[in-house]
Amino acid sequence: MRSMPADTLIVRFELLPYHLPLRREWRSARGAIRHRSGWLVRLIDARDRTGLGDCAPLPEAGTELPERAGQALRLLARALPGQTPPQALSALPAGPPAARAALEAALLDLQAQTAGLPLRRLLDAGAPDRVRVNAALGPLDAGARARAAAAAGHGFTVLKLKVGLAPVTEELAALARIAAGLPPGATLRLDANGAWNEPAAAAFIAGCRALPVESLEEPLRHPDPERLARLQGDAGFPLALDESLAGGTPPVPLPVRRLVLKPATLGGLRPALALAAQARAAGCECVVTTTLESAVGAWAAAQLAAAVDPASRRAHGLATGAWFARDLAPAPSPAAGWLSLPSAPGLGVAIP
Ligand SMILES: O=C(O)CCC(=O)c1ccccc1C(=O)O
Ligand SMILES: [Mg+2]
Repeated sequence: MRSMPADTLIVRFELLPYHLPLRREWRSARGAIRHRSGWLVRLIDARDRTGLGDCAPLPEAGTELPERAGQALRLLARALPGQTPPQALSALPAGPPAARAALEAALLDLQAQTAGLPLRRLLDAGAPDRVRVNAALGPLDAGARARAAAAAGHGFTVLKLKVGLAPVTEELAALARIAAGLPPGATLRLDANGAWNEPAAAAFIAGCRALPVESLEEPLRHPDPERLARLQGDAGFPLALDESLAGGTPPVPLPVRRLVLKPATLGGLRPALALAAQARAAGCECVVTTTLESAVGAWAAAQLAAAVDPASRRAHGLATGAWFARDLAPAPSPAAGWLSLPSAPGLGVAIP
């Protein structure tokens, strides 16, 4: 039965701080992290339904600082009781991106539950029930070859590795050894997280010619559009913008063939979906991932991924649950490179 508006009023909110250790250090050209901290946002409506959102700021990935996120969460959440989710969503101010994304996700979770729809179908009526994902293999270190071979053996065809952590020639040699151990069809998604100047990036890209590279994220320390466009012209695979999309409007025309969309740096699922539509109109492809978030943030991004690319032509990120020593809820757990999404209304995740 359709709920009356009074049933859907938000009656209270909770901001629950959390601290989750990682199993192993997460290393990239922007530094290393050993844990993720943030707030679980819980909105409760008059029928006792719960909407969940995750706010885990990671400034080096393009979010606000934690102190700023905490302030914004408290301020923005205070305005929600007494409103319905659609009212609150249309009045949600800009605010810092990770805090805004968490509140928006919790509101969308409630709205989708009220509508009786999985969250992805609120975003796109044709969103499918599964998405392709990459294997998140961490840095190109001594163990990377074994991790890549194991992931390929488990059916992942896109293997993501962090590069830009050692000299270009060493990394190219390591990638060639990894590629030699992969089955046909397995590809490498590489992420330099802004490690290089233009000559180093050009040398790396030239050295990738004989390798099965699927894409390369954020090659440049100073990602100005002209340099990126030159590099993209010489690359036989998509270059991608990721953290350099945070906090601004994307360059027009887009200098690369791909965008990596993260709700926490773009201010939420709907801003990310709008950017995806804009990119698609310009002939640019999109993949969705997180800033290494708890299961709550990862499931929200997974719902977005289904809406962004209904045909699931490209693998998304999202499969980072195994990096966490513990989590707030069961994390997305892919099989053979595919992630099945919950059929339950809303976000589809509950906190035990
Ligand atoms: O996309 C994935 O598979 C893992 C997520 C990831 O790489 C990431 C995690 C935290 C911060 C930045 C990034 C990134 O893509 O640059
Ligand atoms: Mg990236």
